[in-house]
Amino acid sequence: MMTTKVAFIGGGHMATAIIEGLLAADRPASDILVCAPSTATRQRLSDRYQVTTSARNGDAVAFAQVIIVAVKPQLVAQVCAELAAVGLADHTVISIAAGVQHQQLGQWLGDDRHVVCAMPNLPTAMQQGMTGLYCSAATAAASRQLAEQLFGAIGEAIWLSDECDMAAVVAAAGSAPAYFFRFMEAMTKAAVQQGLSEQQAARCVRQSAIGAVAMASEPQVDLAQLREQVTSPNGSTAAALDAFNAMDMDQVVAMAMAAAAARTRQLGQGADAGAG
Ligand SMILES: NC(=O)C1=CN([C@@H]2O[C@H](COP(=O)(O)OP(=O)(O)OC[C@H]3O[C@@H](n4cnc5c(N)ncnc54)[C@H](OP(=O)(O)O)[C@@H]3O)[C@@H](O)[C@H]2O)C=CC1
Ligand SMILES: O=C(O)[C@@H]1CCC=N1
Repeated sequence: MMTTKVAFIGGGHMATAIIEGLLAADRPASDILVCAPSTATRQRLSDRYQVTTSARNGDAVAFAQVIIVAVKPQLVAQVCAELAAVGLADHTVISIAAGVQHQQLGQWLGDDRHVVCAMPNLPTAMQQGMTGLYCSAATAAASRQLAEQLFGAIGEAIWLSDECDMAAVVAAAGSAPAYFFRFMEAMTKAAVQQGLSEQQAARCVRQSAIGAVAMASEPQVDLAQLREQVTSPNGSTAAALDAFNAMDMDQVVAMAMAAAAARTRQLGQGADAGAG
């Protein structure tokens, strides 16, 4: 595990998840600074994790070698300008903002040689994250290595050779935990409608999800084969799957993921225009 200090610009959901993951990976809290405007956020993070906090984004430059930009996409330009004004040396700047492109970051920071785009997801909090990484041919090897080590310590990380694929990573990883949570919410609601108590329904759904994910986590897993093991011909599971298929589930999921990717591209354009 690297020993480089890390500063976060923004202390919201995703910054908090990465911080939890890093602490679980034995990174000392004294290596972490969080810059956020609201007193409440800074207080919450320093109370809960004993990290250092600041109201001034520029403090990240003196504190850390790696700066993670974790604000909403439309704020990234402004934050980069603040960092550039303080004077970056060879700091590695990693943006996790959906849709914000490497070249835009280079323009706003005045240099793209130490810039990496990352798209992590919330389970980084439990060291079970999935992160897509992208940088340009000009990016320094040390910055690539720092990004890979950082996100590799809190889950899996893959490099993309084409930045256009980042929108697909948002759809398949960044946003993905929410789809599973939404599916579990719908199942819990349906189980209650069928007569289980809230608690019984929640337990059935949660433990079934945990069990299914454990089986799906085996190497070289064949998802269709696992599904078939549950599905007796003409049985209850077949009846449920027929109901999904009648709604053209593949099409529903494809449409949802296409919407996520399209929105990601839009967010990038909004960031470019400095629009909210
Ligand atoms: N949530 C997720 O699962 C994922 C999010 N992302 C990306 O991460 C980024 C942040 O998302 P998320 O954490 O969900 O958003 P949140 O709204 O939870 O957090 C945003 C944070 O930005 C801070 N902030 C606002 N203005 C400034 C500023 N001028 N300078 C410094 N900090 C500021 C806020 O501070 P305060 O609390 O003080 O108001 C807040 O802590 C987005 O770009 C998103 O695309 C990427 C992958 C997954
Ligand atoms: O919803 C969003 O825009 C962010 C990006 C990926 C997950 N959350």
